[in-house]
Amino acid sequence: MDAILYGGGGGGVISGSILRNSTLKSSRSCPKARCVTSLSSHSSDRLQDFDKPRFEAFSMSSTNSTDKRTNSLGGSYLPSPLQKRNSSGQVFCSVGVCTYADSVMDSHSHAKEDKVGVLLLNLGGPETLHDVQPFLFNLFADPDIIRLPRLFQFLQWPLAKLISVLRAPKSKEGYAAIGGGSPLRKITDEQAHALKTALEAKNIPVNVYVGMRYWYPFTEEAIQQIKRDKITRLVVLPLYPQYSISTTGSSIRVLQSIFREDAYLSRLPLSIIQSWYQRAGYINSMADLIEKEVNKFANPGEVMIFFSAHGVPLTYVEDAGDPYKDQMEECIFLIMQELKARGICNDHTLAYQSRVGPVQWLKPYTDEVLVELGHKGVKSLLAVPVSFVSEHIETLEEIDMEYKHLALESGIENWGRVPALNCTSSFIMDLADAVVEALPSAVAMSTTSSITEEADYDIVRYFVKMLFGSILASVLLLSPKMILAFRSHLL
Ligand SMILES: C=CC1=C(C)c2cc3[nH]c(cc4nc(cc5[nH]c(cc1n2)c(C)c5CCC(=O)O)C(CCC(=O)O)=C4C)c(C)c3C=C
Ligand SMILES: [Fe+2]
Repeated sequence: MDAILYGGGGGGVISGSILRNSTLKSSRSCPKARCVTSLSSHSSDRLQDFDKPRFEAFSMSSTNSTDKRTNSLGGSYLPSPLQKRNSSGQVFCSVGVCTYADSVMDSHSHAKEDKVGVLLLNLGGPETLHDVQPFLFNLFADPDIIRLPRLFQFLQWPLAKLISVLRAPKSKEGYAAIGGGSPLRKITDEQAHALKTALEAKNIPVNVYVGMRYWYPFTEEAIQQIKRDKITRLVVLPLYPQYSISTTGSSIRVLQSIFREDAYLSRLPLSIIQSWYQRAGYINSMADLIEKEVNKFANPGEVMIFFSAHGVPLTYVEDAGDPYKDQMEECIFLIMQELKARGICNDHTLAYQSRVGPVQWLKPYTDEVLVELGHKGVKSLLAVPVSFVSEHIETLEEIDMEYKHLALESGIENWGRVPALNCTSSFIMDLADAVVEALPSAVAMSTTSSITEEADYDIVRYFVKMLFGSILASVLLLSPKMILAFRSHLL
């Protein structure tokens, strides 16, 4: 049973099938920059608090035989020297603006009155302790978070229910320790407001929307508002600097599923900024924050700069071709290069935090490295959260409380932590520049297959899933052995 969770363990019983169903297929490079696009699966997911089943049926493929690559959404890209290959030979590249092939797109570039929208995508977080379990349900019901082989996908919701119920007490403790809820919505709203102001200062009037993946305001709600506002051009900006299947990939999958089922949205010109960790503005903003915090130590030169990134299960990177680890390492390299250029030549290291469940995650693990460094005699350490641009439970509770305590216990004497970028003005200015750069390449995604046929097929699948899911949920929830097995890994 353990192996089913989070994409399967070393045995790979589950992960092979998972990968066949939902694999990072290819990436596209666009004139301005580079990007990763994306994966998708024949799966459905459900938002417990957005009481509407959603149906998704994408298949994206790539043809590597010519210079111009395509996917089934009609996306195209030209190979770039900056692309990389993973161990399975899949191509991906670092960053950029994703667009779709001219052949199946309607360009609205001649529209008389452009009404520009920017959609910020983020994870979302529970606002009260009461929200924690349903929030966790939505997270674990995401097939990009718990990746089941097609045969077992009917288990997604019962498993999500079970895991969310078992995980909730531990999560609630964490949220209680940071004031009873996640600050993500508030900070993301502030970032949206600051971005709007920055774009208006550049003479680009925009509406900025916030769409969360697992909590309010859900991406679906934001998109409905975009429709009501009759936006004519949209830039999609996930607030994750580095691309992961589990974050940007998941959010874009939802977006695509909504867009392709809607006549207006499928004709709306859009640009998706898939990752932006190597933008000079972002790198400089991170370097500014680090430089400021390093200089607060009594002996700045001896501070170990400790980058701590949110982890992902190892199978995402090794089997599914998630570029997250590569992008993270490149990002850290660029930040350190910038710091060196400023004469800050401190030692640094990267580790991964926040693992959940019994499978292997990206290593080294933050907690283990902290203990090792303490034992090796490191006395001053500056923690730098690097996978997220707002304060959240992992910075405020895990780093500031748990890891700090562990570090001090292990012999580290001087502890510091770099704040998240939040609304740092140089960072917001850079996001505004990214939006401006993305605008000209906005083109519409149009559907190529019959929506009605797919919807009929999906409704049948939905009811079959519900039936089997309910039977299995009852069996699982009534099995004390199963509950014990989960408990030991989640608590
Ligand atoms: C780049 C950022 C993130 C990646 C990659 C990511 C992957 C990932 N996360 C989980 C499980 C959980 N994540 C939780 C909270 C959470 N995750 C991120 C970011 C990334 N997750 C953020 C910013 C937050 C916090 C939101 C907030 O409320 O402040 C949680 C809930 C908290 C907890 O119980 O620890 C879980 C669970 C998985 C399984 C995963 C990759 C597969
Ligand atoms: Fe997470």
